[in-house]
Amino acid sequence: MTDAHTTGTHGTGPFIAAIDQGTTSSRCIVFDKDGRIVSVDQKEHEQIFPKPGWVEHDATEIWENVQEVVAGAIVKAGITSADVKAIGITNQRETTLLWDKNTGEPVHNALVWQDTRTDALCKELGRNVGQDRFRRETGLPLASYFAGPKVRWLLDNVEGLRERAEAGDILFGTMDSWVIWNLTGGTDGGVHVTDVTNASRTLLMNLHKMEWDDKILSSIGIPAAVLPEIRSSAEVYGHAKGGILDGVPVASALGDQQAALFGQTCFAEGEAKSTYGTGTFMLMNTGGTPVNSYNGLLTTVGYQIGDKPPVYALEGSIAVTGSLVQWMRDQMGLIKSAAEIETLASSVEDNGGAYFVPAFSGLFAPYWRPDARGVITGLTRYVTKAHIARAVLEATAWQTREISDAMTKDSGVELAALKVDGGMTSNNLLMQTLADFLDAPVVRPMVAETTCLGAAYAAGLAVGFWPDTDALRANWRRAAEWTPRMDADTRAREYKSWLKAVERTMGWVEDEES
Ligand SMILES: Nc1ncnc2c1ncn2[C@@H]1O[C@H](COP(=O)(O)OP(=O)(O)O)[C@@H](O)[C@H]1O
Ligand SMILES: O=P(O)(O)OC[C@H](O)CO
Repeated sequence: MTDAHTTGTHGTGPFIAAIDQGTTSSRCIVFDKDGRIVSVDQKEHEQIFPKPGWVEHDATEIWENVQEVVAGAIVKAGITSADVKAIGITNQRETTLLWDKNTGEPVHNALVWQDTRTDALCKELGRNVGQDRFRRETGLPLASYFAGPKVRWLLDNVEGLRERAEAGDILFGTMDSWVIWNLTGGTDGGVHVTDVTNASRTLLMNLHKMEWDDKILSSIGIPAAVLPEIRSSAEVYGHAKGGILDGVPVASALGDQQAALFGQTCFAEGEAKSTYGTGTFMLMNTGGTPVNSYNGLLTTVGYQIGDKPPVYALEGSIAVTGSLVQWMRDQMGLIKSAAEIETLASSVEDNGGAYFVPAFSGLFAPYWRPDARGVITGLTRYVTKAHIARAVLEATAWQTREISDAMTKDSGVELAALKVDGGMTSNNLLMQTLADFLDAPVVRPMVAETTCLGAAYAAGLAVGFWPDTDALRANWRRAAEWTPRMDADTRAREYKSWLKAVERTMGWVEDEES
């Protein structure tokens, strides 16, 4: 299915093209010098669910879609490769692929970040030492979310793969590596690289040295021969070989959430953004030193521009937000479109006493509890579907509040304002609720496609299209702002009830089931 639109041509170029290889779709956006969208093309790919908790993507389909959307965006813009100064890459993070470097064929479907098949392996790796075994080096807890354990699972479960990997015939990559390798020629000299932001999500990179960690590699059981070279987020990795952008420099790579941080121009310490899509990811720039989290957040790389020092971030990842709205639409049939949830929820004054904690695949930040499952609590005969709709929206806002609290505890920085983006930010009630629960202003920029914009900015910096980050800041314009209206007593009372509801989710899955 192609779901694409053009938003009108700006200026005469030159331009930067950004590829966003996301969880549900791949898209390509062409930007002009003011950071405005010139053209967009987008295509969804299949979500493969072989067993409960398993989620896979066909990487060959994804690469075909990427080529199609790049061509689509360039044709819609009415330009040629000569008008494109650089290509930037951003991608769904953690999703793990192994492929044969001689044939270019994936050895298995990609294991998607949401896939929980490595829960037992992670538990085993943490036995006696705890789930924070590699946190000091990597900034991450041992969890099925991250790439390293997924690589191990593939090496253990695909017949003969470990021997081929040890012999140097197999390449590992997250989707950035897969796209860049193919874009730069594949079996005909493709470059095998990843950037520091994507590498920081593998559980395999030492966050302080920006190098693969030999000790962790041997603890998890991954041969170094499969690994890509770790590079900065903004530099020329190679040039496109073949295709509509033949010869154009491939000049940036950032995980999609870090790209959104960059696109929102959160370049100063303490600046934060939250992206509301299928899941929600809040990142705060913490400057040049990694801040350890003692409150369930991830320490991650925000970005690194060329040979400048890396900039770190704290991240709170929420697995289920927009996907809960989809669930209300597709599984429950309570609404016909995602947008309808706002109308339904606005038809009542409050949640009627109901709280919905969507721990559908356990809880991510700040709990990291694979044994949690979803609950709706506080039910009485008074509660209607409109109250549930309200509780659905409140769930996203409360989860953000919990992460914001954890960020303040870990960083010592009080959130001055939250920059938001993503599909759910078109919901005004949700945005107002968010401002109310956070007790801080919530602001949305003119260009809501911050993920692609961030990748374009990084690529543009690498080739001198933009001189520096100050030039990028000048492009950021506010489109909407919501200020808190809730009184402190109500906020405190409601927050307490929410936290009580969260407690009810824990320990639902018994050990043997997980
Ligand atoms: N008006 C709305 N209110 C609430 N949720 C919405 C609304 N519009 C879209 N969504 C949700 O936002 C998500 C899509 O946002 P998007 O940023 O495109 O996500 P992703 O990049 O993760 O695919 C979907 O999960 C959808 O349910
Ligand atoms: O592709 P998205 O927008 O769902 O983002 C996925 C995240 O990168 C997962 O960590």
